[in-house]
Amino acid sequence: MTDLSVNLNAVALLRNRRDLPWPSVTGLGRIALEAGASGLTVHPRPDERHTRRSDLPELKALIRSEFPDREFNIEGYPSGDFLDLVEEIAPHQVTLVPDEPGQATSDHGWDFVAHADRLTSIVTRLKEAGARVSLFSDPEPAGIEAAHATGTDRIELYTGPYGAAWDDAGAAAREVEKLGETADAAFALGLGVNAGHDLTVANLPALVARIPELAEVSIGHGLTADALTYGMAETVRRFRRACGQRV
Ligand SMILES: CC(=O)[C@@H](O)[C@H](O)COP(=O)(O)O
Ligand SMILES: NCC(=O)COP(=O)(O)O
Repeated sequence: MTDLSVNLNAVALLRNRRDLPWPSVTGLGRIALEAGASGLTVHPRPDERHTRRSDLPELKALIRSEFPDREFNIEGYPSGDFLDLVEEIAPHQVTLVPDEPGQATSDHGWDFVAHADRLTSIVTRLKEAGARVSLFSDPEPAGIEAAHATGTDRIELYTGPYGAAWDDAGAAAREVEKLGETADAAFALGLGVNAGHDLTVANLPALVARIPELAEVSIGHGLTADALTYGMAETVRRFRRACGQRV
């Protein structure tokens, strides 16, 4: 079964339009967990335009006190500040993403060969601190052996090109096959596989059908957009069904 982790970045972006505490990032996280999300994801960026550093202890406390069987996943570029932050918060999973500080959103995975030494030492540090580590990965099977060599537990497949191809059935089928072949290469080496970026209720079923052992999807933009129409709780249930969960 594929778990659904709800990314709260888009909720935080809406909140940050005003100097007001709503929509509440923690409050909507609670609704998502009550509706059966397996966890919460945040991607704090250096400019704090989405989730802020100050959101993280609250979200950690929410999960620890009210939903101890769910997971907190923190994503981001492994700067010194980011690594200090995740060591302080101690989430269940840390997903390392090769974003430049000013980047609008994530748009590629790691070059595992070029960053082999640095990633290996960071993965070691985070695993020693008790986190599961996942590395953001392009849908490219050739890179997976180098990803595995870093000692990472999982990869997260970058599904942006698949999301972008969705309106063209042939292109979407090609993209899902590339994702599937990359996942197969990861499974063959014993890695777990997550996925995320531009996933929707429409495009999830074909992804999960091609990769039935997909451990987790983290979804923010499309899920938050749907929550404006259906409400957060009903939206989480819709996405869980699209993941193949019985709801
Ligand atoms: C790694 C990844 O794909 C997500 O964390 C994504 O970066 C979230 O996007 P936003 O921060 O733009 O909502
Ligand atoms: N890791 C991907 C993620 O958390 C959410 O990406 P998106 O659904 O906001 O594109």
